[in-house]
Amino acid sequence: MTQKIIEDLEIEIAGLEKILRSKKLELKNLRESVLTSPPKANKRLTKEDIERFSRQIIIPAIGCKGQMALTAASVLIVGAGGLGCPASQYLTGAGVGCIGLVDYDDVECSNLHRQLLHSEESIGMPKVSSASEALKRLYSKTNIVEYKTQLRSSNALDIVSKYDVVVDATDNVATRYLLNDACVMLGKPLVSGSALRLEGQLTVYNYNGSPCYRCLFPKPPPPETVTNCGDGGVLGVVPGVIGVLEALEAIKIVLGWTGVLSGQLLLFSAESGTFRNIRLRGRNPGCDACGDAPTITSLIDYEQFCGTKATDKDTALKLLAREQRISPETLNEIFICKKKGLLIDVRNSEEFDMCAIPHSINVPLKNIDDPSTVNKIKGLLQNDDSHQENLSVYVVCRRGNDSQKAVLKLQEILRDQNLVICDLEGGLHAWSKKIDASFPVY
Ligand SMILES: Nc1ncnc2c1ncn2[C@@H]1O[C@H](COP(=O)(O)OP(=O)(O)OP(=O)(O)O)[C@@H](O)[C@H]1O
Ligand SMILES: [Zn+2]
Repeated sequence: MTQKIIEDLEIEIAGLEKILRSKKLELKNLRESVLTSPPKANKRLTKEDIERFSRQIIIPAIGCKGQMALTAASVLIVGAGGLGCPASQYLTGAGVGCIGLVDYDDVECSNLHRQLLHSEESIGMPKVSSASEALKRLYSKTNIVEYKTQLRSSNALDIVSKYDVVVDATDNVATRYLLNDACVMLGKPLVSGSALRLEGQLTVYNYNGSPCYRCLFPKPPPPETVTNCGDGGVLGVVPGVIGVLEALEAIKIVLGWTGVLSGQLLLFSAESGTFRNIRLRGRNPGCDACGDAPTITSLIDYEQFCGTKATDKDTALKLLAREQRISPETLNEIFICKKKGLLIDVRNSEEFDMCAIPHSINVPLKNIDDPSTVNKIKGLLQNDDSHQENLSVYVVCRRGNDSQKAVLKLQEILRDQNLVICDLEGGLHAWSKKIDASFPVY
């Protein structure tokens, strides 16, 4: 009898647990759909809204109608870095109802000079979480949707389709084409900015009949001609300026203002403190994406199309054979301990001035085949007695990619010299990891 009651109870509990699981799933799905759906437009501004946004509501071009449009608007920001931080900060400040943030990356120390939503405490955190926390501190009612993912062909249409305006705050060409094509297919305006060193650019694609990115650049640039902030550097203020202006263009689109920067390119020079506006070519009727007979009707493989990755994560080149590469340990033993060989650092001079292996010499990759450089290397090899027995040239760079390119060039230039020319595998990053922990990794 008791056994029967136990069995019945077990069956009943199993049934209840099943219901509980399905209710939990239902709740989770509902929560996610609330999170990823932009809020419905408010019919009226609340007392709190009026007090908070009064300084912009009283501008005739905005008014209550404009503020309600901002509250009802949703803007997707792809990239929570140098451009995405200021853009999202000002859009949140302006009261944009829903902001989607897409970024696959975590906060690094070298981001902090320009990505000011992140702070020392957020190092190692996903950028989207760190940015979202900062934005919610600014405006707790704001709806921030975090996508800790890489925007790629498989998810772009789904994510982009949920938003009214898209802001490109990324740093690579493959994502630019991806965003362009997704926005063209979905009829979304694309605010696009870029910043490098002391210069920035800004325009709006695919808005009211204006050209799209492909109309202007049907073919991607050769990968070797593209420089990112990690390699070329950037003054923090420059993406700050451009990111804020991206927010401005998104706001103007939401408010339906004329004067949106479409069909024009804004060029900002931090050095001369100037802004220039140049008119762009009109929409190209033959454009593969937005033309009269588009050939791109679904998203393609953009990394393949551009010949580059859609992330700036290190890709390790393999240009040299195993025996043409040495480890940090071997370099340390031969060059530092035995003081043999010549160590050439092929980074640019600013990087070399920041940090370098003692007694290495600096020959930037771009100058490696200058006649003066060749003579300098030959001179050093001849003058230094310690090199006579063991004529070895070691090449180092930041991550071990440029050093391989340099070895190939040096082998060609110095082929009459009977030298062994190798590079340090993994570059100065590996040196810091294996030999000298005090060596800065940047
Ligand atoms: N396809 C993509 N999907 C999601 N996020 C992307 C994509 N492409 C680029 N990003 C993000 O865009 C941001 C661009 O920021 P930024 O140009 O300031 O460079 P960074 O990668 O943060 O820094 P650095 O180049 O100095 O290492 C980065 O956070 C990067 O992770
Ligand atoms: Zn086009």
